[in-house]
Amino acid sequence: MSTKFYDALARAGSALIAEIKPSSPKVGPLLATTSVAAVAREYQMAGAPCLSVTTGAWHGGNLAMISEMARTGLPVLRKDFITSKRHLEDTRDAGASAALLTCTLLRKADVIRLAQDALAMQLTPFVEVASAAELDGLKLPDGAILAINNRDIRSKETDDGGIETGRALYAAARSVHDGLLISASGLLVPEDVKIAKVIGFDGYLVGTALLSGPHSPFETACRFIEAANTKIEAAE
Ligand SMILES: O=P(O)(O)OC[C@@H](O)[C@@H](O)c1c[nH]c2ccccc12
Repeated sequence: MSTKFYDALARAGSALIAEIKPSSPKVGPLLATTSVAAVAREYQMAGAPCLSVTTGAWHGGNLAMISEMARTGLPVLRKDFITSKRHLEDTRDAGASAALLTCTLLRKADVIRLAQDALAMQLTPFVEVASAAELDGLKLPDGAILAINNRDIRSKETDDGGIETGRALYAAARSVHDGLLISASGLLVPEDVKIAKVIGFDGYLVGTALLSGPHSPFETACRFIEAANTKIEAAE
């Protein structure tokens, strides 16, 4: 099953999903001196093939941000606690190309049913797991993206991030899923993306780190994309 978000990511040499998160529970407001539309354009100029946005209230987000970002022409992932077909319809109507389904929140049977519903609406299901138990027996439909979340969303992003969950669950994730496999969340520096690439991930989702720190979102995204493009033969 072919969908816009999946295809853009599969085609990209530098598979960075650049996220806008208006506010981080750990760092605080992240868009104080800029706007959603301006940051989306910066990510696009840096060469990101896909965008993501957290639309939940605890990230200071809202649904209207999706269409502001979709105006770039890039496919947009909606990150929120989506638990029903109605939420998927709202996601599609807001202009998104992909929808987050969080295994930490949903039963496996519901994840699979919602992933199929999403595909029927031309939305890419972006299914996130954070533990071996969530992966066990998870058989996603063709066209779904599987992401390993490096953060525990139950601790509301107050952890320090890192790539350890991705490293620990990589082999198990590959054994249950034939499609794209993404390392999501907690990637703090371009070096983390290089490590994720060496582990074998097909793509990387970065939010907070692109919007915090000393450089513009454009410059920071360029650095992460350069890391995503690094040839890794020598490291293997
Ligand atoms: O800012 P980070 O560490 O790069 O992480 C982004 C993102 O994955 C995170 O915000 C997230 C992961 N799962 C979610 C579920 C809902 C909302 C947001 C999320």
